Amino acid sequence: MTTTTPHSLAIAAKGLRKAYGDKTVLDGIDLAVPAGTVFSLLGPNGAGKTTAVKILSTLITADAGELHVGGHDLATDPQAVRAAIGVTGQFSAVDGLITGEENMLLMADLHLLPRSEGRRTAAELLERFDLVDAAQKPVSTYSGGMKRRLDIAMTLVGGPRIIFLDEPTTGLDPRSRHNMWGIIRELVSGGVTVFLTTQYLEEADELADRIAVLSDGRIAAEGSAEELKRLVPGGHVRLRFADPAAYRSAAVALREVTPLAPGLARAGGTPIDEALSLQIPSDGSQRELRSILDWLDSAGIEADELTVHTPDLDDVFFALTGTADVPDQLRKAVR
Ligand SMILES: Nc1ncnc2c1ncn2[C@@H]1O[C@H](COP(=O)(O)OP(=O)(O)OP(=O)(O)O)[C@@H](O)[C@H]1O
Repeated sequence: MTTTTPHSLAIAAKGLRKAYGDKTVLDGIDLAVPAGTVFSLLGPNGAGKTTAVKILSTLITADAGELHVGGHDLATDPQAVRAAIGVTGQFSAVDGLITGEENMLLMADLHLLPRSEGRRTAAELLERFDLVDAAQKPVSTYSGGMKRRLDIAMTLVGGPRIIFLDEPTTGLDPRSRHNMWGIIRELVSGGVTVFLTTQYLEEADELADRIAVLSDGRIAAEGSAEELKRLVPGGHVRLRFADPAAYRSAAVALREVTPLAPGLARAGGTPIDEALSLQIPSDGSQRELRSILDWLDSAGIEADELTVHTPDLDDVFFALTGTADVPDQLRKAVR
């Protein structure tokens, strides 16, 4: 295992705190984002996601916390942080009155790129984001998806290694959303670190290496999508049989299951007659699957189809940000 220090992480926060008046928005949260990964902050409306992005991207200051971005201390070296990052917020920096290309060139000027380099960078990015045909048109004529693409293209003009994307696909249709995911994946494969906030759990599931769920100013749970899904009940293995007789004998065997198969004995099984299917509660872990398979072998059961169902991130989100009961030790287990 490698040791990570605030300097070897792309983003590191310890005890990040922010209050507006007597409302505590971030109550001392810790974040650790390794370089070249996608980290997603999830949370319901008003949870403090945008506040976290604004603090980490130097737009507003924290009340407390040790914060490092790109190895630079936010408190003492915000200029260096600004030079290392790109931010696309919910309120786009795109100017609708001028063309896409003019927006890009304006950005190149802001980054003090020499004129020829600015033109080359703008042309490359317009091409990469499939905006060449629209480059000479005023941005006010662009679709929502085109504006988002331009917004990200503008963010990349300065070649940032760390990008904050605050709800980058809100309001986009499914195709544009998938295109945006492709763009984000491409950035990460080039070594860029992405800090992503989203309300779309599917988006975090698709993109993020690690996900933190923000609730009541604290990180309610953090882990990979798979780890988070294991926090909530609902996972199961489903066995489907083509032959009713095989199904019936498996159902009987399941009811008579012995302590030799502890996973099964603990969980029990539920026959679902209509579909000739049996459902065995399981967290989907390798250990439990092995115990289920061992038991099937020893009981001489051969299903025609075996599928593993894990809860989706929606289940996790509702469990962690609502009233559903998630044991504390499980929360800690994935931290
Ligand atoms: N400048 C401000 N002054 C006072 N309160 C603020 C300010 N900015 C944000 N807040 C409050 O802080 C809380 C967190 O807001 P924030 O925008 O960070 O949430 P969010 O998780 O990004 O929400 P959403 O998903 O709706 O974008 C909200 O209750 C909001 O009203």
